[in-house]
Amino acid sequence: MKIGKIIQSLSGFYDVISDGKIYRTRARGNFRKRNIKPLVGDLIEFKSTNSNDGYVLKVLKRRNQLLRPLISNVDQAIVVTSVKQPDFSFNLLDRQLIALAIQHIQPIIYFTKTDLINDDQFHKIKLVADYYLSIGYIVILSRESFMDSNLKRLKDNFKNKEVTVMGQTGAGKSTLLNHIMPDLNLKTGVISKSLHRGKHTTRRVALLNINNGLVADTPGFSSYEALNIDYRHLKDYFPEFVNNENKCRFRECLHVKEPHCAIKSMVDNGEIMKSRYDDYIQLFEGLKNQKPIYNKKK
Ligand SMILES: Nc1nc2c(ncn2[C@@H]2O[C@H](COP(=O)(O)OP(=O)(O)OP(=O)(O)O)[C@@H](O)[C@H]2O)c(=O)[nH]1
Ligand SMILES: [Zn+2]
Repeated sequence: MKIGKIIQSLSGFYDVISDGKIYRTRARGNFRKRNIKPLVGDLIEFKSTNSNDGYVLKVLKRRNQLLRPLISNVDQAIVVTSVKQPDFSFNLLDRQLIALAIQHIQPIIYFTKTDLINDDQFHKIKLVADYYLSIGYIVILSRESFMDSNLKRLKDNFKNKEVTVMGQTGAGKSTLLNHIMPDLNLKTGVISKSLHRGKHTTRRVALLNINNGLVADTPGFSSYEALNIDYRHLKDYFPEFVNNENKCRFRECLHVKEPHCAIKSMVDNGEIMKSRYDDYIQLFEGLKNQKPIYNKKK
């Protein structure tokens, strides 16, 4: 019996790395019946049948799991955020940050396509970046998307970690990884100018060995709906709310309709970015009205 990590899943096969060697494994019948689908990122127990093949015996307990991208046991996520083509979206960024916080995954916000905007537009994005920085996120923004020092900063950080890139279709995830490690030669897409839509060039999640870390290139998305928490806890995933909620009159203030809410005052006086609060309210209402998701009995 060996222990390894799934780095890729391909039509029923799971490629597993164990002691620097790659095995192609599959899940056997009695394993599948247990209704656990192995994911990229999973640590598994497997039995090797010969030097290259084997079958999955058990998926070890996951530290965390994302739905988008579908991956487990992630230490850090690079949230690839384009400022144009596709346009920057506060809402999409906030949704990803919350999904990561729920799973205890550290985000790095990496802005791309800054070469496609003018100085005025860059200045506006800079203010946005500075805000996220001020509330505690790691943010990488430069006038030139793939500055060597930024690439080095990411690369140095990969060591002994499992890192995933994530972000909108066409945001530049594969392009970023190609810049970090040109040998990868990952396929990148051409954005259709009329639709401003990417072509989904990356179709599946795969972990790549970069600088002694495992880094996942992942398929992009155009919307992000992967929250499944109690609406009363949503506020805990906004660091600037958490840092100021002791100033609210009510200890259990949800910062929605309560009087003397410090968060609402801070939005009014510009200390908290309005888009953050708007996203909070939108997500809050969505979660509150969502029917609880029960696991269907078979
Ligand atoms: N001008 C410019 N183009 C970029 C930049 N980053 C990526 N691109 C282009 O944007 C297109 C999409 O890039 P990809 O790297 O394929 O995007 P992706 O996020 O991997 O896309 P999916 O795999 O579909 O999710 C390609 O044509 C890239 O060359 C950038 O910083 N500036
Ligand atoms: Zn409040």
